[in-house]
Amino acid sequence: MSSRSIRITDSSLRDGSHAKRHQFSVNDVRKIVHALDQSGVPVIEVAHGDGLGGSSFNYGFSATPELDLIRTAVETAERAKIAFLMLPGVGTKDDIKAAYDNGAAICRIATHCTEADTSVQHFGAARELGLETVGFLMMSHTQPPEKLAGQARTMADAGCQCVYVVDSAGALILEQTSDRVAALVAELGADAQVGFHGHENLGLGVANSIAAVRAGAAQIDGSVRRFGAGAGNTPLEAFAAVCEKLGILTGIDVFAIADAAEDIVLPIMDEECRLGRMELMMGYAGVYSSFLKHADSLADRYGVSGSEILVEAGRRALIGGAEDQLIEIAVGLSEQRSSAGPAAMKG
Ligand SMILES: C[C@H](O)CC(=O)C(=O)O
Ligand SMILES: [Mn+2]
Repeated sequence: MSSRSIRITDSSLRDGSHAKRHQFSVNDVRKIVHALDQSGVPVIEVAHGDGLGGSSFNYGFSATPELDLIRTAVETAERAKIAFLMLPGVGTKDDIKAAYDNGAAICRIATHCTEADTSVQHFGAARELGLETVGFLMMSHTQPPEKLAGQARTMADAGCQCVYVVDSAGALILEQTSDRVAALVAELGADAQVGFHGHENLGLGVANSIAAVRAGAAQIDGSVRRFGAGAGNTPLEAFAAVCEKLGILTGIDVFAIADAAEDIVLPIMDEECRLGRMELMMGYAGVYSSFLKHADSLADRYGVSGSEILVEAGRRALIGGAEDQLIEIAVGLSEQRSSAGPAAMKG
């Protein structure tokens, strides 16, 4: 039996921001951080779902400024490090400095998985401040292992200390995960660690994360109660339990995290992250999980099918940042529906 040790990051207060439509309060952060910290979660990510600077018309406005959320998390955690996410162009180097000034310890920089070069100056700025760095290669299912490895090399050379294979669409299936992680491990060697961030759209978050660990990943993301975009992230409490049974050391107390999931996090969620028709379509068609709530709102506004919006987003291979194109798709579907006559129904 393996006795490897891995580091877990909980993303519920960042990826869960999508599911909560960016409406976290300072009190929500205080309660969740306290419960996770007491459960032994070593890293807690806090930010707008789309990272620093994400509060906007395109992505959705935050109820609370993200720096207030980060500062509250830092003040609440006794042991856990607080991480934040930023997407170059959505946030800037000034945002990194502001998060650092508010006590954050880990800077996670996310790019589409073919655009790692846009992160170079941000990794440099973060390392100069003394922040630990993590890189996110989003929508990793769209590129083969060797292409991803090349992008990971760009991030590592820029100062990134752990590059993540990010299954933004929850579309990767077992060997597709391990092949990608293994390619990054082979490319990076001792230069940087490799991580994996999963989504549940095909119900494979825990299985993919175990495949990633077996392929050499040293850092794994999850969200307590799956609190994340789309069908949610890898459920942290289940993943911690599976790791314990497999002899993979996480430092997390399974009973404490199970209580945190049920008693603290669930009441803060607007609704459970479920694996329904729309979420399944995202994994099946390879659609960015963060599009879910946008497609939901547009389906209501234009009286069209949310699943059809998402399938068309997949056909167009839309990437994060293209949220505005979902509006165009919804308008197009609505026009088709009007010309088809009253029998065409929303699905
Ligand atoms: C900005 C995205 O929500 C980052 C992420 O969690 C993903 O791509 O998955
Ligand atoms: Mn995610």
